[in-house]
Amino acid sequence: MSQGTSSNEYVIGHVTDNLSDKASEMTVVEYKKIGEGAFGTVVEAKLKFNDGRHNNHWLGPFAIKRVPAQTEYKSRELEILRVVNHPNIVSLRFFFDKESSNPKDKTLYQNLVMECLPSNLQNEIKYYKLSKFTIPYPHMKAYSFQLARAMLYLHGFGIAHRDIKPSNILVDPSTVTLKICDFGSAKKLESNQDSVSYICSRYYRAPELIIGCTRYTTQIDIWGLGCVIAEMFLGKPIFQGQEPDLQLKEITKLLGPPSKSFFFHNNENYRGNMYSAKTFTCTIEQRFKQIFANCPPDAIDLLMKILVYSPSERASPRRVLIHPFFQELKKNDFYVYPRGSDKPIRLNLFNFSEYELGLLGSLKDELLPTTT
Ligand SMILES: Nc1ncnc2c1ncn2[C@@H]1O[C@H](COP(=O)(O)OP(=O)(O)OP(=O)(O)O)[C@@H](O)[C@H]1O
Repeated sequence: MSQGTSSNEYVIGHVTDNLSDKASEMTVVEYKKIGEGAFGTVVEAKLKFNDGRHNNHWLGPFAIKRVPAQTEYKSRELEILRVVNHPNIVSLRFFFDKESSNPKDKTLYQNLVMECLPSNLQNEIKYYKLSKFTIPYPHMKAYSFQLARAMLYLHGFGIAHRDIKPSNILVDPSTVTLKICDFGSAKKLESNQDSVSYICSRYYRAPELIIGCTRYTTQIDIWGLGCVIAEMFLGKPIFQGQEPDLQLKEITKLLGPPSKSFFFHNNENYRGNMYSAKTFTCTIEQRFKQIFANCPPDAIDLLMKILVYSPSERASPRRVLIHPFFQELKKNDFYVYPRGSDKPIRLNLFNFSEYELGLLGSLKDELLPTTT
């Protein structure tokens, strides 16, 4: 690695280590842009302590997410990433503030230095679609399970991610590992406080958000989970509303019209289109079977339990985790072949912490593989 000065190499006096909370001087080298979002840029980088620690070795690769430090609304991303610690949530290693390298730009930027994963679920779905396949079923199961596990953990703290979508789900196809990223919209929800309904990307918005509910629950993320699982099977987003007002219409094509009580409980002041006419004649179960033709019955059953209008009737993370769709993952001889490899690997999906076991409560015995 070059030691000379270049536009992408710089020294920062105060880089805070997320674990120890101690600040040190470090050199940062940014060498690849990996993402550009509505608010920030994500680059791949290496860091090194300037006090000789780690024998002057570069640490990384990391992903640095840079967002303006003072935006109009307070980003809770740093706050939340500092407290979470879970195998299926991207981990924060360091953070620092820095002015832009452009002398004309006086904005202060917050830099979040995170572990770096090689891909995301959007890329994976696209990759298989290009070869006219879907992600292999065992991988889908492993990814869906890890996503639900991250939700069990987050929702246990009352934190809703509020922007679940394939591009915010990082994956490492060589280990079939999944980690949620982008906590820029995340919030700890309080039952007696309103929250804005204009969050979450259109295709993945829960029906209660679409109709303007402001007392929603963490169950909005579960809707996103259902959309993501459906997308892995279909190779494209399941509900593609061409405009915000048409998103609910897309959902009715699978679920039929929402009930009056759904509107009453989630926003009694809703005055938009209620799409009350049913556009298909068969039952909802038959409709799922038509849309998810060729999908295994247990996957269809899981999707029918998740893609439900009423947030309280939608499956909770622990109910998702114990669903028979994931039964195969518990088998002693369960293994997967990572993409492009002929060597099977075993996955460590059941290393639940005491905290997670507490959240699972009485369902933990149903979930944990029995040792034989
Ligand atoms: N830790 C990481 N490792 C690898 N890639 C990452 C990481 N964090 C983010 N990315 C990539 O960068 C992209 C943008 O990151 P992120 O979603 O956090 O930024 P954003 O500004 O909120 O974007 P958006 O507005 O699209 O949601 C992600 O879709 C992902 O592909």
